[in-house]
Amino acid sequence: MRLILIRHGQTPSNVRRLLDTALPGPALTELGEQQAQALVPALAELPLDAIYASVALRAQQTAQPLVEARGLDLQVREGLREISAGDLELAGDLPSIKSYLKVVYAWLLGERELRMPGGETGAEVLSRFDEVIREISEAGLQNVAVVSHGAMIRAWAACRAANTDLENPQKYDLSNTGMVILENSGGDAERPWRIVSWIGEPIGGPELADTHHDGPEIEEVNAETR
Ligand SMILES: O=C(O)[C@@H](CO)OP(=O)(O)O
Repeated sequence: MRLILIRHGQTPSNVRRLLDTALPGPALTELGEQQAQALVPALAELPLDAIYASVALRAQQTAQPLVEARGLDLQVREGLREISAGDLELAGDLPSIKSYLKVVYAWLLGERELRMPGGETGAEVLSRFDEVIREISEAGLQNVAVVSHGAMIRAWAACRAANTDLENPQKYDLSNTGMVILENSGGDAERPWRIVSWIGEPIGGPELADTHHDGPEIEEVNAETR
């Protein structure tokens, strides 16, 4: 089975670099809509049996052009939503973003019971996403696109793929409409996937990139976090 994880298109909160994780959340910007439209030609060669999106408005809007082009019904699941920022919701200052990422990075290193202040534990986050992936596997689908979120995709892929470098999570950046392709590797029950492609930039092409306005300034934070 092949899993195609796509981060949603740009939102006004990404432009302002805010930790905006509550539901339903913001709509796409004009660039975000272009990024979503661009998924149609960018993925034209890939067969798709189903398209899933998180409950957040931005994820559903991102999936919509692809859903229409493929004549599929959009499958919306709560478990695919972004990692809640909890008490840090709507913060945009560097120390807050650093605190958010520090908790996520601790989960990657095994501290799964650590709780995001006012939010979820790592175990809870992984388990709700796992549940949707299990549903997809059990349905016997072979090629599935899932539109989710920056921190969620980075954390889940890092924890569930066997070929990730958990010591260096900063390597795995994901701009709006960046994409990660994973395949079942069999083997390890904890990390049964293998990343076959990690495209950190918008898959529609470099003209759709706005890397200084695609969310909290992860590069700056990473430099200080590790
Ligand atoms: O930037 C991110 O990683 C998060 C957190 O703010 O959000 P989203 O992917 O939903 O924009």
